[in-house]
Amino acid sequence: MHIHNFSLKNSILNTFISEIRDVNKQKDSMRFRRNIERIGEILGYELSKILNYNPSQIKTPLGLFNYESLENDIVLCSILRAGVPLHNGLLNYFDTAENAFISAYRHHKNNPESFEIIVEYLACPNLENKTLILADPMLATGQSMLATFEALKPFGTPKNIHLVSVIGAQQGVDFVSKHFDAETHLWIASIDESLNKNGYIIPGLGDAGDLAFGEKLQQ
Ligand SMILES: O=P(O)(O)OC[C@H]1O[C@H](OP(=O)(O)OP(=O)(O)O)[C@H](O)[C@@H]1O
Ligand SMILES: O=c1cc[nH]c(=O)[nH]1
Ligand SMILES: [Mg+2]
Repeated sequence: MHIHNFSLKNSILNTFISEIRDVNKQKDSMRFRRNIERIGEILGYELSKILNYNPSQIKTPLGLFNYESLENDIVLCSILRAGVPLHNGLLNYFDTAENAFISAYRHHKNNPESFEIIVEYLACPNLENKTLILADPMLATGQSMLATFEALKPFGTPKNIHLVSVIGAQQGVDFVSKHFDAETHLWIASIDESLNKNGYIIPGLGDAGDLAFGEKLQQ
């Protein structure tokens, strides 16, 4: 897997990451969502540098201009709920992308230390020969990313796969590296040391879905 970890270089991206981690600043849910969206915009811009482009020509009022235009083959897929603001950020730049949504959530039965991934909702276009961008802000164990990819298989075989995440645990990064094709790219804003016994990233930021959209009752 090609891993692009942007926290290794100083940039404004790290300011947005620090704000979503900050126990006080993250309480402003509008700012939290907007920061995740801004991170999606930046990661989208970075990954756009290695996408496919074709020679094109446009007419200006005064002449012709030759340029390379982005191939129109992108499918953005995000994992509900926390993936929504990241999806919006990517979609802000990939204007004509097709879109897929999947609900893959960690269901804790009676024990907070164990969970299974439940996939209940899936809406997806044809993926055959497309560029698939799979987005989820938190890459903890990596199981949601893999469960999503498995659920998407009946929709066709993408020609390229890009995983986009905001904060990952090293364990989750190792897990997706092992289970996805070696040519897959991972675009990630920060990689943290560990997971706690409940599968939360340490130091991480807490529960991204709750911070973006409010606490949910456990079913
Ligand atoms: O790498 P994993 O161990 O699979 O964990 C990461 C998943 O956990 C979070 O979703 P959550 O189940 O909290 O759902 P939510 O978005 O509705 O809060 C997060 O958005 C990822 O989808
Ligand atoms: O740390 C974590 C792990 C999974 N999901 C989150 O929202 N946060
Ligand atoms: Mg959550």
